[in-house]
Amino acid sequence: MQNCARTTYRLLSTMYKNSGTNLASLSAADIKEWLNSFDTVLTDCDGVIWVDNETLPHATDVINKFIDNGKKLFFVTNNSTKTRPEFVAKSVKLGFNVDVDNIISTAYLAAQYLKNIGFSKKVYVVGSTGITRELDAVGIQHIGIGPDVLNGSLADAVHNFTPDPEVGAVIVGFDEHFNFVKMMKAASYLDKPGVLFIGTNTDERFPLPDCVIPGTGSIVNAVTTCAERKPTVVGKPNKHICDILEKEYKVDPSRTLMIGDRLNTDILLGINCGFQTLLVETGIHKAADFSQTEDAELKQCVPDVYTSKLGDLLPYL
Ligand SMILES: C[C@H](OP(=O)(O)O)C(=O)O
Ligand SMILES: [Mg+2]
Repeated sequence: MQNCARTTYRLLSTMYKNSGTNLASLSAADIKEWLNSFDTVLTDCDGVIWVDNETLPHATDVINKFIDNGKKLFFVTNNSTKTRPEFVAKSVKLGFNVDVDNIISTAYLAAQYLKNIGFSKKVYVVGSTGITRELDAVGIQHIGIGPDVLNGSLADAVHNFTPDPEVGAVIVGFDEHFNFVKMMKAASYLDKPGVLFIGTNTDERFPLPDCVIPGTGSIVNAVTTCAERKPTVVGKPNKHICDILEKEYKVDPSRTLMIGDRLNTDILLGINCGFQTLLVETGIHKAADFSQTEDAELKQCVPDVYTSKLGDLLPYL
């Protein structure tokens, strides 16, 4: 029986690989069999299970059903503004039955990255308390959090800036106080070759419908330009997350589903890691963004399956 199931799985995974199949075109039996071929489900957050503080239709039912059905479930978010416990508090308040081991967030990944290499100096942080609290949790000192406004002229700011010699790394994440002074300080620290440069993620914008909220990628790329150095990006689509999942959580990539709303982070992470992928159209991208695009990058990010929202899976769980 076991061999038969594995053969079926191999057929299913071959059938759908990078096929861009519409879930609605599959039979109920095929969908159930496809979903049963996964032991682990990774889901993005913004644009898949929620937008800002509003859950998307039936997202809590689907996620809690996955958990009840015994799937290993992870929220894999590029958002660096919260610690894992803060993500748990938000998730539980919204009705998701998760705890801290279900959360993989970029502030946590950045702090773990430095902890795992035995980093013992200070970090200059362009970012929020999500990052600084995760650094506190692993005993790494930091400076730079909060507003850093230009009082007087830029020449004054340059003249008054005395770099802290203890700084051995710069982490750049989402920072609502980002400005020219912070960009100058980050680039100045990074001008020393030994100083590490870590970016949390490179999302171009947040999936909010009413206006363009620049994403962390806008900030990371601004520092990258003036620092004339490329960062180590710990978030999606970089494979760093897969290493953590395989090493710490023994996840089998061949039996893992990655669900996302953004082709060039979520779906590309799935492709980079050998996961099956499902695009939901409640955030940044839609089917037309991979099927009718001229963008060479997006053409490489074809999901195995796509559907309008995560809640479409509920009848099959
Ligand atoms: C949009 C992104 O969050 P995610 O979609 O990865 O949860 C981010 O907060 O930069
Ligand atoms: Mg998203």
